[in-house]
Amino acid sequence: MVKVVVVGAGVVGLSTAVCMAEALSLCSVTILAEKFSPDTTSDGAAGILLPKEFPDVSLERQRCWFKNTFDHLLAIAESPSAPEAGVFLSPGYQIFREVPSDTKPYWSNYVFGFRTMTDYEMKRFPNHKFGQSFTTIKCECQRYLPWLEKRFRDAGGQIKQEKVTNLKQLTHYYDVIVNCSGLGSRSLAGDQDIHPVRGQILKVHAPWVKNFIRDGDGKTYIYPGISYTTLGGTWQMDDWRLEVDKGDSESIVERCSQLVPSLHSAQVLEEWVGLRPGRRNLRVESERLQVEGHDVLVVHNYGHGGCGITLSWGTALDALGLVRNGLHEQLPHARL
Ligand SMILES: Cc1cc2nc3c(=O)[nH]c(=O)nc-3n(C[C@H](O)[C@H](O)[C@H](O)COP(=O)(O)OP(=O)(O)OC[C@H]3O[C@@H](n4cnc5c(N)ncnc54)[C@H](O)[C@@H]3O)c2cc1C
Ligand SMILES: O=C([O-])CC(=O)C(=O)O
Repeated sequence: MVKVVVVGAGVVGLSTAVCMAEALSLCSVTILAEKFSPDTTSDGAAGILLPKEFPDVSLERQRCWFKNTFDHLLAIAESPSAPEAGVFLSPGYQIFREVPSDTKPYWSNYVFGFRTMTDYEMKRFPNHKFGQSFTTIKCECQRYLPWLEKRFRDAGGQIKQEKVTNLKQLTHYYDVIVNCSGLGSRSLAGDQDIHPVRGQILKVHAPWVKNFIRDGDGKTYIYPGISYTTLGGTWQMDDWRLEVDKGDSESIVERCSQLVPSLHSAQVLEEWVGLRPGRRNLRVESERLQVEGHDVLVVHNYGHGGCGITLSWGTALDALGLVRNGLHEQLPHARL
């Protein structure tokens, strides 16, 4: 048995661990993480599937990450597991104050019914000049992560709660290390390119809101969900504060109520802050770690910024491919 360890139990770590436990019959897979659901960054994310672009990653690769994630989650949304997994289709609008340079982004072919909004529809948003209407997927991680965890255990996976201080330590117990530690990669992988992007949201009771509305500036959004509506948000680079900022909450209510005035009277259920694992380019890459005269395969999968749910399954499949390739080099005759 080849022993694989996945560090991290956010949406990226759990997706990656499930892919590996289900696909690699010759391997035993263990998840090691300091925090699990409901205490990860992934748990509080709005969970909408809507890509932001990474400037130096080929569009082809990003397209593949998104399409694989969309297809995977669509199959769940259309299955009897949908309510338990918290995955469903979500129709709505993305609106812009100025016409964006790219009016037909690469992902527009994969979401459903993508079209430019009509002048009549835009009358609802007098401060905005341009809009896109489409149906995407919303994946609520407080339901989805426990569901993935169960799927992982059903595939024979092991789970351990532990803070890892050094990836090299793990080579005493495991043959392959998969690093999905998000912002934790700053110290675990010594990667100074990864930095926090603080995000604050409110969860409110507003069951009358049926469509999502997102301002293309990326800072204001309204996402209806199963038991609450998420109002956002903030995008604060290099801000490590995990406390709720009352000024941010007021600004969020104000901005969202400008788009949907009835939100002024919505009851606030929770205020939440998370730190996105920001990186100029998401990293899905393998390397060999030199330890006491031999080298150990390490596959990194982190730096998803504001797209951790959006690209979770696609990047997990990529990481699986890297583990497979690395193991083939080590064990050319094994059927993995
Ligand atoms: C307000 C807000 C709204 C968002 N909305 C969306 C959205 O609508 N759509 C979307 O796609 N994305 C959204 N995101 C982004 C999304 O939350 C992240 O991209 C995603 O959560 C990253 O997942 P992750 O698994 O890499 O990290 P995390 O969820 O942070 O998980 C990291 C894991 O690594 C573990 N770990 C770290 N260091 C160590 C260590 N040393 N030892 C052991 N374990 C360690 C942690 O304990 C944890 O289990 C949002 C984020 C915020 C803040
Ligand atoms: O931008 C959005 O619509 C939601 C999101 O991903 C985030 O806040 O990171």
